[in-house]
Amino acid sequence: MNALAATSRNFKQAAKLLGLDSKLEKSLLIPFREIKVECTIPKDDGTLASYVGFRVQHDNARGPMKGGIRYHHEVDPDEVNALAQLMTWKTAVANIPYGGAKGGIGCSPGDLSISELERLTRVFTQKIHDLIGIHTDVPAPDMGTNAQTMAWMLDEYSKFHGYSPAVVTGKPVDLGGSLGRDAATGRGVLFATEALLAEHGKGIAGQRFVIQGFGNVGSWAAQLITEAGGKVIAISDVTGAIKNSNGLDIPELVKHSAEKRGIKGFAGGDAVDPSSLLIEDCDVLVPAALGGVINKDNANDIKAKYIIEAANHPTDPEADEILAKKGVLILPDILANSGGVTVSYFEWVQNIQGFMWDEEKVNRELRTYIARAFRDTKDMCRAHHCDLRMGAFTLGVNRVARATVLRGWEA
Ligand SMILES: NC(=O)C1=CN([C@@H]2O[C@H](COP(=O)(O)OP(=O)(O)OC[C@H]3O[C@@H](n4cnc5c(N)ncnc54)[C@H](O)[C@@H]3O)[C@@H](O)[C@H]2O)C=CC1
Ligand SMILES: O=C(O)CCC(=O)C(=O)O
Repeated sequence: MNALAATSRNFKQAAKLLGLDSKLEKSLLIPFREIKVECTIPKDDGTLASYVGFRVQHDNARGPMKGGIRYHHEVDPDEVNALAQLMTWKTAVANIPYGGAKGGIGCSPGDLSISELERLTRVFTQKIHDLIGIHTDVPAPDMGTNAQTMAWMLDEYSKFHGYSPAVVTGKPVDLGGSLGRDAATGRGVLFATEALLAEHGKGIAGQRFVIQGFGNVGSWAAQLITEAGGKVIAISDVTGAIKNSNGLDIPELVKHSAEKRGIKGFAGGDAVDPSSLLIEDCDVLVPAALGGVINKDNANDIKAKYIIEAANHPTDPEADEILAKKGVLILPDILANSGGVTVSYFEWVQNIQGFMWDEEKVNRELRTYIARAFRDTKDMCRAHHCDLRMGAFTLGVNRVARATVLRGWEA
């Protein structure tokens, strides 16, 4: 199922549970603004290459719109739209004063040189600089982008508007980035997993984890889970998949992946078929790469008891239904991966205040925010007799609906 159809279906189900007025429901679903821009750059060999960039600003009822910028060959308007909508509900679940947005450029970042990536990022920023800003829309990294991408965006934006570090988050620490932001999404995944397992009388220690994706989110999640005593037994990335039933040596895998630009060829495990990774026998499955990977074709074969959605929209609604019947518990993306945007909020606050926090404070506050979001979600599950996804959706949608009604529509 297309990402937008799936996300909108979840939203509509939540709106129904909340008994939202149908006109309000419609207004919450329609994006505030959709931007599509042409980005042409000279390549290193002098030839021209054209790309299409998107920024969808979904909702700003609770504050400036917030969300990452993705560089991936499959970026398309519907997907960006869905991801922007998810950001609106995610920032509300985290209870941080933001709305939702997402951006992306349809490109293969691995095929571009550093200078080509810099030119592409600068052209994209030139095209959207009037529509983003500290109090309007604050981008951050997502798949295929990183702190360096944010540094180029900040620099390009500042040419038009003066030096403005708070216009992007996930920046390098040298430019006002927050300590702890790089690891934040993975750390949030750890805290959220701990909260879920604790409800079932379990801890991270001794659980067997399988992780799809070994980029920013997957690699940090793997490191922190290992430090907490969990056993990561299989991992995949775009280059392949590896397995070691005794537990993979994650610090060694991090080194290997940095040197070889992927996990392929790692000597500390056996190569396995990447297409069977999600159905490996394990306790906890952590999709941390692409959307739509858990679907009606593989849901029946999944053996994990818990799925922690570190990626955005990894599970199709049809798979949700199949997994619910099997008794698999799913911690939804808008809660499980909210650690990234939560520490982005801390970064923005630090930039605006001109006062930097130490890493221990960032991590402590993050734990508090994730624990609160989990408790609030569980309260909604009890109130509406629903699963964790609908608990999180009703929580987020209700907060945005309340803000919208309070602000009113008078011209
Ligand atoms: N970076 C962040 O702070 C946040 C990211 N997310 C989500 O987490 C997911 C991962 O994002 P990042 O780690 O930032 O991206 P990244 O670009 O750092 O890493 C992506 C990883 O996915 C792997 N991958 C790509 N295609 C794959 C495939 N077909 N099979 C297996 N692995 C594949 C890549 O090899 C890489 O290891 C995305 O869904 C993103 O939207 C969610 C919240 C915040
Ligand atoms: O850190 C942020 O502002 C956004 C991160 C993001 O894109 C996400 O949570 O999906």
